Amino acid sequence: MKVVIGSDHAGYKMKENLKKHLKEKNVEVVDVGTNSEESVDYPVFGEKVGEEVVSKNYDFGIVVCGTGIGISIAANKVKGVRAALVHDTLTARLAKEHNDANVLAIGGRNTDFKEAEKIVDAFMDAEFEARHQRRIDLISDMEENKK
Ligand SMILES: O=C(CO)[C@H](O)[C@H](O)[C@H](O)COP(=O)(O)O
Repeated sequence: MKVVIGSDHAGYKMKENLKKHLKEKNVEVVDVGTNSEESVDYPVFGEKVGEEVVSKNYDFGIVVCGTGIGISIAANKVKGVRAALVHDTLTARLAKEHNDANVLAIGGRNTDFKEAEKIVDAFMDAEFEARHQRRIDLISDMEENKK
């Protein structure tokens, strides 16, 4: 499995912890930054992760900012991205099973490291349920029909 991960300064520590967790599980991780807690702008990293995910070179992406809100909004502006902001393992599992989310968004300031690890594990262990494909297609149609 291959994952691309990015964060702003508020998500930096969480990103570093999740990288460690994923590597321990033998998941290949590519980090698009940021590389410190120096203040940066989350849209830059949400877009980077989104672009990498739609390039199809990754199984999914992870984005982290303070709350996960801003960076998930930014990632969702990239055509083909379905970013899900997740605070618990149930939602993580359903984000894959029902929404076929391809980017997982986590809040670095409101989620503890252990819970975030469980969230990522639940997402990776889940599988998309084909009965939801019609709804995913409707979302894709919205993107295609944008003026
Ligand atoms: O944009 C956000 C909220 O969705 C992120 O949490 C940012 O990380 C946050 O706004 C950064 O805040 P800071 O006060 O500039 O560190």
